[in-house]
Amino acid sequence: MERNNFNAGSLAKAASLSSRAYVTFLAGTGDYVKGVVGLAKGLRKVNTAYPLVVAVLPDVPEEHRQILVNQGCIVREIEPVYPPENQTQFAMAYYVINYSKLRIWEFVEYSKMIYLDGDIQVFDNIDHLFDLPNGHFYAVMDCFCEKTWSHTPQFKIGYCQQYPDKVLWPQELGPKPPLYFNAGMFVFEPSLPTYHDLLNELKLTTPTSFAEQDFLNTFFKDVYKPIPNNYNLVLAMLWRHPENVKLDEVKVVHYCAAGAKPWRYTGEEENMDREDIKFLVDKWWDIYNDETLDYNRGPDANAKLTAALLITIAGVVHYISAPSAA
Ligand SMILES: O=c1ccn([C@@H]2O[C@H](COP(=O)(O)OP(=O)(O)O)[C@@H](O)[C@H]2O)c(=O)[nH]1
Ligand SMILES: OC[C@H]1O[C@H](O[C@@H]2[C@@H](O)[C@H](O)[C@@H](O)[C@H](O)[C@@H]2O)[C@H](O)[C@@H](O)[C@H]1O
Ligand SMILES: [Mn+2]
Repeated sequence: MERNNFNAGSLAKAASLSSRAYVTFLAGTGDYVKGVVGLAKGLRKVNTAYPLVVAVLPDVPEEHRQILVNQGCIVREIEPVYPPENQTQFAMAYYVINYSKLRIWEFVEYSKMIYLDGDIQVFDNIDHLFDLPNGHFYAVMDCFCEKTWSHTPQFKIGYCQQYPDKVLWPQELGPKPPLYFNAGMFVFEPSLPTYHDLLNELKLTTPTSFAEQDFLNTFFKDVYKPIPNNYNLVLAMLWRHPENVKLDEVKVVHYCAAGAKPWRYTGEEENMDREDIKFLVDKWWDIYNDETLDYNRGPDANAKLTAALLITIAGVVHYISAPSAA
């Protein structure tokens, strides 16, 4: 008799599979929900083994939450997180809501998660990142060359970690800044102690231009490990450091440059008329508009639906044609 091969090992494997998930963040009543739908469909297209959790602020309307549930997402409401009162001018005024991302450290039913901004698309399977060794914070290094960085010493002297030999960090400015990551994508382990440390530390931290991204860089600076740019292509890299980009090897695209959000794209902003930008925006729309990628509409779902219908019809035919009991 064939041995039942459902043993402890496969149970552990199933458990470990189930305790991993992608997670994104949605706030407001606006059009970022389109970004999250695109992300859900993109992850499905690359056949990820893991679900997408969407941490939603209370202001996300029920209709948007339903759209996400219908796309197979796990919708989790979170409370906002606000930084200490301050006069900081954030690079973008709305960045103040991005501190609410910190709530995802509370999702401890998952042992490992990959956070992805709603303006990100995944074009190749990146499930293998879940197997990176625990105890570190993995993310892609950001670029300091956009004018959003014009307030910083790096920008003023033309220093960028993406090309550190171009302009060397001058001694008189003190130690070179530690490696700095873009917080649109990262691999992390939810943990209640870390979650409480984050919130307590935030209360003592003066907010700065890149809001929670700056805060996370400071908090995780001792455990941060850079991963290749292919896992989070910050679009500005295309014109700031083209030597560091091989478009056909890029797995994850982050539509974070001004005017690059595909669902709002007009092509009018600076750099938005580039052929590579148009190509990447079109690739995003191809996935967003692909109905075979809808959660209930995939080919196997259609087959299941047809099979169920045929069985029902057969059952009814059998019932009405069977001789009635005397
Ligand atoms: O009105 C908003 C603004 C931001 N976000 C979320 O916060 C993330 C970070 O904001 P954004 O990507 O616009 O920042 P950027 O990467 O462009 O600096 C977004 O991707 C969304 O997931 C949102 O849901 N609604
Ligand atoms: O709230 C701060 C945000 O800061 C980051 O975006 C910035 C940053 O990458 C700059 O380096 C770029 O110049 C800029 O275009 C881009 O928008 C994250 O992508 C986002 O998730 C979020 O953390
Ligand atoms: Mn983003």
